[in-house]
Amino acid sequence: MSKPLVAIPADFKDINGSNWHCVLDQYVNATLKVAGAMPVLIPALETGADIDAVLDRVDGVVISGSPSNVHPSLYGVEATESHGPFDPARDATSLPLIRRAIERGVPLLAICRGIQELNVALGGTLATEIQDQPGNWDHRKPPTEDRDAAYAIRQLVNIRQGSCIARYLGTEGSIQINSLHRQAISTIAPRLQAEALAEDGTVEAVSVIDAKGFAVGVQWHPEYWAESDAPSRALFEAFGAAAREYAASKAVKP
Ligand SMILES: N[C@@H](CCC(=O)NCCCC(=O)O)C(=O)O
Repeated sequence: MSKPLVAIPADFKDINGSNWHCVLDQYVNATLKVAGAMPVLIPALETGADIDAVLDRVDGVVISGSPSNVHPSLYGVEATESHGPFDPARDATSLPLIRRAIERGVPLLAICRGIQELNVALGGTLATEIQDQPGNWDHRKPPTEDRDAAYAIRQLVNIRQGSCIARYLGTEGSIQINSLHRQAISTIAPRLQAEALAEDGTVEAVSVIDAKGFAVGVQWHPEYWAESDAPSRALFEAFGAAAREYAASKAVKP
């Protein structure tokens, strides 16, 4: 049986004066080797994206992390220096993709920038430079050029008992995660429920209320250690199983 197809929307980046559509390899690798799905990179289009043409053909969606931030005008806030850098083409593709995937019941795993896009797509807001807020931990990417050190597992989060995330991770209570973000959920969207919190109250995981299937977001990076870290592996394996189940259900539809 062929692998399920999983859409991963790209970032739009200027690299040495040329425009690229990019996805970090760690998302491709985790999707292929742990979820057991075939990644399909989706270009970041400010206009012209045919979302249903994508969702007609894929069996899941992974919304990846990125150093760029959701433009604050998308959640009613005026942009300042602290909200950047921006990627409007990515926003214009991923937010409609998220909303439509949820409507159609296509399995959705949103990671880091992805959980922030999920929240904004469904009507929530974000806080920026959260480390500057009194009592908050510093969730930012550690200042190192070593990628393994930057993505080191170093923060405790508490998983809500009976949550979707607890089921997918195969654990309740607390787990250790990595952390590489300056923004986080401020007002949670009406259709989302918080499923994991950091010790400082930062929302670290959500699920879509009354979702037709697998529809969760995490603020940490399970993709990076998906082959070696048990909760990371479990999450990607659960997503892969959901994608295969979705693919099989499409095969039997008249
Ligand atoms: N930009 C947002 C989301 C952070 C995020 O997705 N981090 C991934 C870092 C990718 C990398 O540099 O390897 C925020 O800062 O909150």
